Amino acid sequence: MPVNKIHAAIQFAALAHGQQKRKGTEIPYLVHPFEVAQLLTAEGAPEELILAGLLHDTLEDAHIAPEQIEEEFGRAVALLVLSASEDKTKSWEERKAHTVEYLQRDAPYEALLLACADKLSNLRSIAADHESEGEAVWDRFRRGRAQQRWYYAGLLRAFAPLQDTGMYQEFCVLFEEVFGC
Ligand SMILES: Nc1nc2c(ncn2[C@@H]2O[C@H](COP(=O)(O)OP(=O)(O)O)[C@@H](OP(=O)(O)OP(=O)(O)O)[C@H]2O)c(=O)[nH]1
Repeated sequence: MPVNKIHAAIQFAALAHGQQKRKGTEIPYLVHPFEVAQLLTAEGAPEELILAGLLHDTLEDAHIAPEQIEEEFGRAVALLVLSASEDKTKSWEERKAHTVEYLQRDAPYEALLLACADKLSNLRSIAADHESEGEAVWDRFRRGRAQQRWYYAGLLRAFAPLQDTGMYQEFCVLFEEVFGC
């Protein structure tokens, strides 16, 4: 795998996310796409998927145009990043329902792997913050525990084709830890 492409994607994501922080924390945003790329690397993912992992939030959260990604990293990477991007003009319920439906019905296997790495990274931080802060963890999000449980349960169902992966197994454990009754 050519290291220079990975370096280019790291640089692109670092510039795009700039000074952004993870919700309600002082953690640099870049930590999240790095973790997603690391999870995908551990699953033996191909280069285009690792590049997409590094770049996956640059359209949605950093106002980069898909054409820019296509020009620098190719069409396959741009399509994967688009698959991981929500339409922020829609309501939270519409966006999350659309994401779950897309993953359940239409997502190609690579897009499913990318989404699983992305949501697992988010669920890891929720689990860690839930452990230290308890129910106050939900205050940083647009919706509380009940709606987040509905969303993550939908994701869990959609990720069923990945049941042999380490990512899916960790997702199940953390779902139970955070949302189990
Ligand atoms: N768990 C967690 N999430 C954070 C953190 N910082 C930013 N996020 C983002 O917050 C989103 C969940 O927050 P909400 O308030 O429920 O929803 P919204 O930002 O999409 O409107 C996640 O989106 P998502 O749709 O679930 O995934 P994504 O594809 O946008 O990454 C994730 O991108 C953090 O420290 N922990």
